[in-house]
Amino acid sequence: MKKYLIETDNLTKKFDGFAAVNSINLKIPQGGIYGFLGPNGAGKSTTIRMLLGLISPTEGKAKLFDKSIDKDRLDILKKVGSMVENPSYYAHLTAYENLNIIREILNVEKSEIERVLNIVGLLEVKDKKVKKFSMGMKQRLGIAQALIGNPELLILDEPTNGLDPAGIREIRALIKGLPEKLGITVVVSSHILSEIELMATDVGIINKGNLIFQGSLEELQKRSLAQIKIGAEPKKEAIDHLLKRGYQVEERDKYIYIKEFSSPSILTKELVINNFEVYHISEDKSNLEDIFLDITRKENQDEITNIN
Ligand SMILES: Nc1ncnc2c1ncn2[C@@H]1O[C@H](COP(=O)(O)OP(=O)(O)OP(=O)(O)O)[C@@H](O)[C@H]1O
Repeated sequence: MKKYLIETDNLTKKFDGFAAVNSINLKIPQGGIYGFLGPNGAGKSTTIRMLLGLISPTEGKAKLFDKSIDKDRLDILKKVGSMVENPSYYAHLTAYENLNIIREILNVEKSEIERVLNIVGLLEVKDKKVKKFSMGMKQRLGIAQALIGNPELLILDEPTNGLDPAGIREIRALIKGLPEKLGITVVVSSHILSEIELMATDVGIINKGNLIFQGSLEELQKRSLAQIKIGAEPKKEAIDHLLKRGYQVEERDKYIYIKEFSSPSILTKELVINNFEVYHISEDKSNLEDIFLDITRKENQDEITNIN
């Protein structure tokens, strides 16, 4: 059976009756990168705060390392490093000095500082004052802070927020290498699908407090809305025919699109035996961005349907 490092059971957080996180059941496997994806305000930070025991759930439970965060918080947190929103540091101190403060609090070996500086690629600038750091370097310092003490689990809340594209790429590459390099599990939140797509092994999508997808990145990609693109003549009659047959048909340019999982060969046969000339048929997969938009849109529509 798959081992989960984090499991939640109907985890819920309400603020004045409003469910910012609504009964979610996270299952975060050990050893990979779990991308926690959702638009702004979806409930990512609130969930992460509950996982870290920074706020208590209104209902439900969170277990990390098979222990309950409300009962064994200190035991759990010894094995967790985190960066929630922007990293905090003293700008007038060097990277080394900043890390030393955390090292002293955690009471770990001095060698730990160079180890983490090396992982995040800041060893050469360890004696530079943080106020002279770029945004990307500050984020890397934040990750170094979270890695002090050699945690088994790293939780990063929107680590690429506010970075330029080059900075985003650097942080992404850094995070991507961590499970293999250190044998740790990483949970990383983001509102940008392409970012998660490029580094995560598993994905949870949250929208308006609801977990609307959870599974491997592969499973998410498989959900791509396969469309069949057809070129058939006479087009208008072909559309009418397909509509009568119950297909969802969309007409774009000179082609007909069918947005559902059906096999191209069945469709071709359907048209050919009814005397249509089929001059083009192909499968047209939408990218993950479309899927993300589709999933979140569907969720919103369901909500509207429920209200009505
Ligand atoms: N302390 C609070 N009191 C009241 N409402 C809150 C509080 N914290 C969060 N919320 C609300 O809960 C919802 C979820 O917020 P949360 O910060 O978890 O979202 P998020 O997915 O992390 O988004 P972002 O990336 O914008 O931070 C939002 O509507 C937010 O306004």
